[in-house]
Amino acid sequence: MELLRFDAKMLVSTVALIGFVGVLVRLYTGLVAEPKRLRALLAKQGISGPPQAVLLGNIKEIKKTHGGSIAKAPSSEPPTSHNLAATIFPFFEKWREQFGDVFVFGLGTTQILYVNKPEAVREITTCTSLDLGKPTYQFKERGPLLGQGILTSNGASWAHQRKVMAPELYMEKVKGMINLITESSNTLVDLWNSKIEAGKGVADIKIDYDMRRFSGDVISRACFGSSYTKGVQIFDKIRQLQEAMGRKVFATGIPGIRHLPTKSNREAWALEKEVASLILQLVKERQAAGFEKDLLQMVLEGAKASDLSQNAADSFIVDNCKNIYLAGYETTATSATWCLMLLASNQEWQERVREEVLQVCQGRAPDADMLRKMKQLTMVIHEGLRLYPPVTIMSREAFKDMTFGDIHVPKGVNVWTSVATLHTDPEIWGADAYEFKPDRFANGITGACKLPYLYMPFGLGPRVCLGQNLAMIELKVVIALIVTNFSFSLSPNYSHGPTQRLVIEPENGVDLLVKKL
Ligand code: HEM
Repeated sequence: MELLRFDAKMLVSTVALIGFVGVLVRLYTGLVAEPKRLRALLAKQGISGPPQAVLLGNIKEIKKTHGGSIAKAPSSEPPTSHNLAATIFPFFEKWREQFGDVFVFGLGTTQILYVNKPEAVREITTCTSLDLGKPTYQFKERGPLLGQGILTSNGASWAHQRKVMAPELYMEKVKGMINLITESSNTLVDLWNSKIEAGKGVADIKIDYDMRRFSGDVISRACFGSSYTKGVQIFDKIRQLQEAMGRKVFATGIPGIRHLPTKSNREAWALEKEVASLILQLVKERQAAGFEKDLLQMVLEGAKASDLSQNAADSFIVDNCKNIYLAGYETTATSATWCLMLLASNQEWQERVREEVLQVCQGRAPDADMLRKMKQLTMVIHEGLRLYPPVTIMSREAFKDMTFGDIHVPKGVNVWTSVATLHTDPEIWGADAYEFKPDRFANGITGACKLPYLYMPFGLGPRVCLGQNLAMIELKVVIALIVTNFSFSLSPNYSHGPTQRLVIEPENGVDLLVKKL
């Protein structure tokens, strides 16, 4: 008993000491080390004077002091102006006005160089050097969720993973997935039909959850083939892990806190273990059953082909399953949700898309050729991804000193580009940049704006989205089936409030009034 009391006391004092040291480290970092490093970074750009923005902590703290992600009061009025950057990153917009297209700021102990200068953005995003890669600081904190899969890894390890997975997501492969995507879309149509029946002809539906279920369903089928039901179960757990990570103590900035056995940390670690064991169990069953041709199989072959220990091979498989899910699930679900919100607020475009789909499909299930002919629908999706790109910041870290035009990026510095800003810059898109006008894409992306390479909902260069073919087909099929089965408008319950979570989501969801056609 004595011993126990002693241990408890020790524990409390150790935690207090760690906290105290953490606060000292933060003060030192904020007041001395960080401003010094930022000044040096500024000097590298040929700019003198004090750092333009010295900020402590993380993006959440910046938002607290500089504003951001403010959901407007509930309104059934369709939003007519879509200035996403000003809504989610007002501080960037403010600094841009103050300092121009290149400025620096500190995020905890990481220096960020914000670059929205078109030529430099092109050079950075298309840079093929392995010395420029995904930022490492983000992944340390999100380790249990992301691991070292394709999204987070760099160098030779990333190149190997990309080579393994890319062929499974080529257009030819994706065309073979249209039937399964149609089946998942039909499940959603059936669900909405039953809601409309229950609502005596009209249903007020918050569509976000249904879109997620659709997207999760497709990605499970595409990745896990016949093991699809197990895939759904695994993805459910990853979602729980993602939510637990949201509750985890990231924001303290106190070194080492993420390793302490706090309640939320323990919850995340337990889920991480559970996800890994579910995936590895599925792999064992798969190996016993024999060869299949799906993304999971490619990952397994990739793990076998590389010179990895058993533990490293297991992590390769587990991390990539998690990465595929994270890359393909919410991105596609929120894109579909935003496109439907835009069509609900623009009845004329809803009608145009409906007419086109009816004319192209003539009552048949869509195939690759029909989807290719749906020009109006493609324009709406491009415009939806322009106004609400799920990934709003493109970020890279320099692993050695690098130069892009007149921009110097010292080793260890991160470069951020605001996609949301580039997608709605009136100088690039014209005075109507904030308006929903799919017609601007009538002649494709090259005809839509002055600098087409700045349209990058799927990224650009060597790390461009591997799943963009799959995502476009998914969006086309699900929207085509929805517009030809239902008419819909924004519900009075809808309140417009884009917010930055893992991707750009509607803060309060999207509520539609849906009727059967
Ligand atoms: C509308 C839906 C989607 C959007 C907007 C989107 C967007 C993006 C973006 C912007 C990147 C690049 C990030 C960067 O350069 O830092 C990316 C990477 C990636 N995406 Fe997607 N994505 C979508 C759907 C999917 C789907 C369905 C999959 C499929 C499984 C997928 C798999 C990947 C993978 C594996 C990468 C990492 C590529 C690499 O680092 O080499 N994505 N995505």
